[in-house]
Amino acid sequence: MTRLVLTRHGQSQWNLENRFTGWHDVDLTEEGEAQARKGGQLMRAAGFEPHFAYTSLLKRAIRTLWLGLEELDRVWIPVEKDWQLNERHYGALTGLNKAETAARHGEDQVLIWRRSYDVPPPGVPEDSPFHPVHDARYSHLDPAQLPATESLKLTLDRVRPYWETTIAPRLQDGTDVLVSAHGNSLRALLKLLFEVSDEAITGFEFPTGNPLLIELDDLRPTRAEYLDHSRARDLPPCP
Ligand SMILES: O=C(O)[C@@H](CO)OP(=O)(O)O
Repeated sequence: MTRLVLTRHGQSQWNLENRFTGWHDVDLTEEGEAQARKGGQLMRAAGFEPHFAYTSLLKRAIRTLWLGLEELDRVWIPVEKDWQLNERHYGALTGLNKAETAARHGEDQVLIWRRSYDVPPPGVPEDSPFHPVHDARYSHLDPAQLPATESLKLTLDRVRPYWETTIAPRLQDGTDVLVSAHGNSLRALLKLLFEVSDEAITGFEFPTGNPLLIELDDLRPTRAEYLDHSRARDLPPCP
């Protein structure tokens, strides 16, 4: 049996302000830092001892990982950061307030942009500061790879190869792994691991800073549990 923890970053400043965030590199709030530390304490209480960690290139996930590893007293483990674990890119909605956008475009349209499986929001123009082509952290990538917007499906299209080539082989070696990422990149991993349908997957929400501990038998989930029971959400059945 190997153990995998998926943790969404703690509350961010734009979670608090109810703004579409995506690839914007916003930091944790004090509440988000407290959630991340508590997540680390809960992992420790569960006896989780990861030997490898993965995160995105965004500081809310990176700092959530650091705070969790501090509580686990395992800041020494190797950490790999990759853009493929980033939040889904929110395109032209990035930075807008979610309630104001619903008032302007209608609740139904905003629900489609937020929770449809394969309808991306309008793209961000290339001259916008929110286009990743202007961001040094992506300068090693072919600009053609950089999204101007993403649906959950497009997010899964870049999460899947990272899972298959990088994270899954580590678990198959018997290594316990911690992944600190984002609502939609983790939804993509949940879909892959639990074989959730396109229709059902958008109904699952990761609470901020609440580690999801998954026990695996040869990559097949046999048990899953949010460690902060008071903020747990529904999970798909084990396949
Ligand atoms: O704004 C975002 O980037 C995400 C996660 O906070 O929002 P949503 O809940 O719409 O997927």
